[in-house]
Amino acid sequence: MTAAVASPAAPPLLVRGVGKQFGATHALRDVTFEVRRGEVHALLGHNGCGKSTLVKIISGFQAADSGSITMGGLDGAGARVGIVHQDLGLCRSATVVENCGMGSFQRRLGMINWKQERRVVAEILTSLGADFGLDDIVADLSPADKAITAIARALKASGGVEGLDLLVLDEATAALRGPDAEKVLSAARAVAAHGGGVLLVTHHMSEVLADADRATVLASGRVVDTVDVAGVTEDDLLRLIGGGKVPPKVGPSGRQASIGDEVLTVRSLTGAAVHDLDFAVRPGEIVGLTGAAGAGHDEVPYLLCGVTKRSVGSIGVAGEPYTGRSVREAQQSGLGVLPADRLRQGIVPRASVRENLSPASRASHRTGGVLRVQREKAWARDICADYAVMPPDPELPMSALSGGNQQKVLFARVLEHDPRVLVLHEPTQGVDENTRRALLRRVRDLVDEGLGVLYVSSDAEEVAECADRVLVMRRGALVGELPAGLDHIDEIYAACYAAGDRNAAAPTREENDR
Ligand SMILES: Nc1ncnc2c1ncn2[C@@H]1O[C@H](COP(=O)(O)OP(=O)(O)OP(=O)(O)O)[C@@H](O)[C@H]1O
Repeated sequence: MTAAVASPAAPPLLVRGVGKQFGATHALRDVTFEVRRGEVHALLGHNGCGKSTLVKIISGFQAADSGSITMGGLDGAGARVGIVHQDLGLCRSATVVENCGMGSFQRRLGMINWKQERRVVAEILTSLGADFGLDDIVADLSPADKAITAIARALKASGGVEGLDLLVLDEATAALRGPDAEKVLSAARAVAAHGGGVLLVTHHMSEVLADADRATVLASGRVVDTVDVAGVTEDDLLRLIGGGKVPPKVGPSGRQASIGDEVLTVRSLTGAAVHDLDFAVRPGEIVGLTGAAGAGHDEVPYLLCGVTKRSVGSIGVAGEPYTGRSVREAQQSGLGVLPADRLRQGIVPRASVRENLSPASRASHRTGGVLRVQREKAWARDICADYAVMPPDPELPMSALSGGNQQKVLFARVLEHDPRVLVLHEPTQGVDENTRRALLRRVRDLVDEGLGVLYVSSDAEEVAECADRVLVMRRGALVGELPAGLDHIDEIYAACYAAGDRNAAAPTREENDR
């Protein structure tokens, strides 16, 4: 029997009448659209509109209840499809060529034919415009180069540059902005230029406007429209996604925070990746903390809430000493933390949305030590409605919510417990643009009432957009404080990436000691 072969005349992806239901939730209803050869096609929509469900059906991880999907004219078996998810799935300690070969090594007499492997991977990397080497260790690559390695692996698995019918980038650029995202998307364009199709799942409208040819917008599981990107603006897309409503952007307040009464005071803070950090947050301001990958800013939230032990330094919360030894102490002191790693540190997937919302609030739902479940249920229903959590049923397990809706629950949990100071760590990951603006509006309103916020993110643009002042880290140290606002983004990038300091990574302990 000969294996089925994709037809160059058939579209890389044809989705016809696809439906999928989970219990009472219609994740997809009669979804129909196609990705053409040579195009980058964006798949857009609000959180919970069904994008991930569709990607899972394309990848064969889930089955559709109705309808059909063909790729290059084939219904799954034999289709040449590469899917790059947000977590990339790379082996960090292996080299680029080793990663690209995993699952598709060419063998001769039972041995991996490294000469052939190197030739094929080098050709693929050249076609993608990559400027890193076959023998580079993946852990040492920039985030953009890691994503390009994952694309190269998908091409390699389907037989080379010309081999892939469909490349799906499933929020693979979620953690990238600016030049990093551009680099990955230009690699994706190269795949389209070789005759494949690219399905780009993203919440970043700038990427769609710069790199997509057409876009299909889903809302509540249905296709709202498929549009030519050349004929639309960002607001047009956001209106389609949000059903007509586009919340305004939230920018820096432009006013001076009250001086003196610091809500967070950090002195000589030193951990594994940072050293001698001194900074303060005052009531009524959002302080941004950013840096390039590996600069050390990522460790700061963990040091502040006690997940990572600090070796030196002191922390004060609202003028009181704070040991930072445990998450419980952070909560009791009024230090609210929204963690970056939603799955490992943020949520309990099997617990209900209500239980995920409640840990710190249970005291207020007790009378004489007894939990008043009905009171807590009513409270959780109100919160779900207020934060537009979909589906708005607090008794569902957290795992039944889409990623962006889980993030709304985390926001609600931390904002609804009256923190005195808030540490937000990559807080808008995975949320759609309209929701992002609505959540940042809430934060800004609380800041206007006197909350102090430390906003930690590798996304320098987002930090510049919503903070009042920006602290930049490089190689484990604070290297500057800059004014906020997108007008200052070039200065902020320049501080993040000093000349000749490619990844601005934190120094080793030996370098620290020198
Ligand atoms: N395994 C599941 N069990 C129950 N409901 C589910 C399951 N998977 C998805 N859903 C529901 O299906 C709908 C679509 O979810 P999906 O994850 O596809 O959305 P999405 O568009 O990818 O959202 P996001 O942008 O937040 O990632 C949501 O209402 C979600 O709650």
